[in-house]
Amino acid sequence: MKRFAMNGAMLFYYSLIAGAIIFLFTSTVHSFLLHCPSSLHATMKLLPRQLSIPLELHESGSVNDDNPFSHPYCSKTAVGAATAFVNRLKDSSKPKMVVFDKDGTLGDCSGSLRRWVHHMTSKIESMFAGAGNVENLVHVFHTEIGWNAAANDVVPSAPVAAGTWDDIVSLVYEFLVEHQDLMDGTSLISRDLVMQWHLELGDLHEHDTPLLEDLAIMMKACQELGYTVAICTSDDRAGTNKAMKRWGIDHVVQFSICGNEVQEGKPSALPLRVLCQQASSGMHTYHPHDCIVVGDTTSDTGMARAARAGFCIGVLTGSGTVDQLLDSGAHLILPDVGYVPSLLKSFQQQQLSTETSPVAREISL
Ligand SMILES: O=C(O)COP(=O)(O)O
Repeated sequence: MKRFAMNGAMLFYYSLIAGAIIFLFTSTVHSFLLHCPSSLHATMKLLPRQLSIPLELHESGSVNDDNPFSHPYCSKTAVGAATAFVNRLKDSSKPKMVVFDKDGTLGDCSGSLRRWVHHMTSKIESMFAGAGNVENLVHVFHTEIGWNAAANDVVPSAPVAAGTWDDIVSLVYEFLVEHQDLMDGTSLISRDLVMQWHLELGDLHEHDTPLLEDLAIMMKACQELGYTVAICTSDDRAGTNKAMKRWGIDHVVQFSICGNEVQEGKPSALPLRVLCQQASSGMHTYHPHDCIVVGDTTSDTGMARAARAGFCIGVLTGSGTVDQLLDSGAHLILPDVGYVPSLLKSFQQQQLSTETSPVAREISL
C-alpha cells in the first residue's frame, strides 16, 4: 500500500485542479453532459493541464492509466451533486459534515488484513488436515473472503476489507459449515470458535499507520471551513478509539460510529443515518444530504448512495478501484484524503462567487 504525504507543491497543484473541477462542474461540463450519449461513457476524465477543455472521455474499464493519480475522475452524476451541495452551502444555518471511513482511507490496514488472513488460513488448514485436497479448500476459503493469495493482498473492495468483523466471522463460520463433511469427525465447529480465533489476534489494527503524514492538520482544515468531522467505520469501537488516539485525531474527530454499534453495516444507509442522529443537537439537525462521505471501498460509496449523501469522494489509498468506486456511488475520485480540504475550499469559493455574482448564479443553477 502506497503512503501519501501532502507537500506544498502538491497542495498548490491540486488546488488548481479542484478549482477547475468546480468551474467545469458549473459551466461547460454541465452542458457537455447534457449532450453526451450516456450509454457510451461510464466515467469521465478531466485533464487538469487543459482547463479550457477539451474533456477526454473514457469508457468504464479503460481508466487505469500508468499514473491514476495524475487526473481526478468523476461520475456522470457529479455535476448535479456538486451543484446541489454548493447551493445548499448558501444557507449558513445548514450544518455540514465530512464523514471519513477509517481503514484504507485514514489508515493503512493492508498489513493487519494480511496478518488476519494468514492466521485464519492456518486455522482452516489445521481443521482440514485430514482432508484430501487442503490446498483447494484454502483456495475456496480465500475466494469467499476476497483474498488473492498469489498477490498476498486483498481483492478490491472484498468482504474482508469492507465488512464488519461480525460479518467476516460469520463468513468463516459458514465456510466451515459448508465443508464440514471433509473434516476430521472429532472437530467441533461453532461460531464462537471462529470468534475465538479472531480474538486471539488482539488489537488487529495496532500497527496500522496513518495514510497522511498529519491527519489532524487535514481534519482541522476541514473544520476551519465550517465542516464537522466524523468517522464511519466497520471496525469495532475499541480498535477505532485506539487508532484515533495513536494517530493523534481523537481530540479532532467530533463524532464516530463503528460496525459493532449498528444493526446493519455499510453499505447499508444505516450507519450514516445513525451518525447524523448522533451529531444532531438542539442547534443543528444533520441529514445525509449535509454530508460528504469519503471512503476507499464500495461499502463506503454504497452507503453514501443508499443514504443519499450530499457528495461522495472515493480515495485510492485502500482496496477499491476507480471503476468500482464510481460505479457504486462515488462522485469524484481523489488520490488520498490530503486533497479533501482543497476540494471543500473550492466548494466554498464557488458558493461565495454564486452569492456575489448574478452571472455565476445563473450558470450554477
Ligand atoms: O475494519 C474493518 O472491518 C473495515 O473498516 P472501515 O470501514 O474503516 O474500512
